[in-house]
Amino acid sequence: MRQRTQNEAPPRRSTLGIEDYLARLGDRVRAARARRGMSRKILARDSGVSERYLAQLESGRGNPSVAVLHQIADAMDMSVMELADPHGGTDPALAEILSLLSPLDGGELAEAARLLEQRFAGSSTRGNRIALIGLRGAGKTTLGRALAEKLGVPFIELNRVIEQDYGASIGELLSLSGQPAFRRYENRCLNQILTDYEEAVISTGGGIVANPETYTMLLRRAHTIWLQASPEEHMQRVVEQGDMRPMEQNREAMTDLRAILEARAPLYDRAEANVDTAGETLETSLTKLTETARGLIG
Ligand SMILES: Nc1ncnc2c1ncn2[C@@H]1O[C@H](COP(=O)(O)OP(=O)(O)O)[C@@H](O)[C@H]1O
Ligand SMILES: O=C(O)C1=C[C@@H](OP(=O)(O)O)[C@@H](O)[C@H](O)C1
Ligand SMILES: [Mg+2]
Repeated sequence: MRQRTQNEAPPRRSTLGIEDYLARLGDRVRAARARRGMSRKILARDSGVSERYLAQLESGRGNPSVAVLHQIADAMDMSVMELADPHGGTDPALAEILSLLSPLDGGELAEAARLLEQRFAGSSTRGNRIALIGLRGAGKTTLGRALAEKLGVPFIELNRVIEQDYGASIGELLSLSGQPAFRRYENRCLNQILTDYEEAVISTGGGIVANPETYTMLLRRAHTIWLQASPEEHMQRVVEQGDMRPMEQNREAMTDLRAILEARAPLYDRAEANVDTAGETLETSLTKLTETARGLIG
């Protein structure tokens, strides 16, 4: 985080030079891509912008036209404004809030979100719903199913509900209709599950945190638990399952996995509780998870 002296007011408007602006634009594109678990290749395919140009842009050496920026934003289901100007927005109060928040780091932003939620989101209705979040291989499916059995409640796998609703696999949904469509299905199906089940264990997809609207709905209407593991364990477990598409069609293995985990960690960290499964057997993790879940639903 950039250091600010105590009396220095946060900048109201961007006074960045063009080089700094383009460097930050590149950072925002890379971070938005990582949050979604999209490789550069996939973003190139979905946006129609070449991989080479994306690499240039992400390293601060591109000066994209508005049309190119629009293509990139669209492929990630974002507005151009969100991508191009983090202080954007027509309401001055909103711009002020965004400028206050923009120098904060991930942990501080999560704290700010919690404070705003407490003040403005009204009472939450989490019922006896436990939702598991975390990267692929965290154990959301395996531990989730076992936890549901222990608690005697239904086990719901969000991605299976989406597949039923769409009528084809998640892979087909992504390749035929694209990531924005997947995120819309995810939002709708999750809303339905949260409405239909008063008690359940819900296993979500690793990328649920990529869509703020969906993720906020989950945080408010279910008790969320972040299942953690080390990057190496995430990778090893996914590979051992025979799934050779770690992180949503992203084949660039460990480097990408670390970047995705780093980009998502502050978001996963907004969960009500976390259970670290690193270096543990499935049985130990299940015991820890069951205790944590019982503590949350009281
Ligand atoms: N301590 C542990 N916690 C969770 N999973 C573990 C653990 N040790 C080994 N595993 C294995 O890791 C895999 C986790 O995969 P899965 O449940 O499909 O994760 P996710 O649904 O989060 O992608 C399973 O094969 C599970 O048996
Ligand atoms: O990490 C991700 O971006 C994703 C993980 C998958 O879920 P699992 O974590 O259940 O495999 C699935 O939602 C989709 O392919 C996106
Ligand atoms: Mg799973």
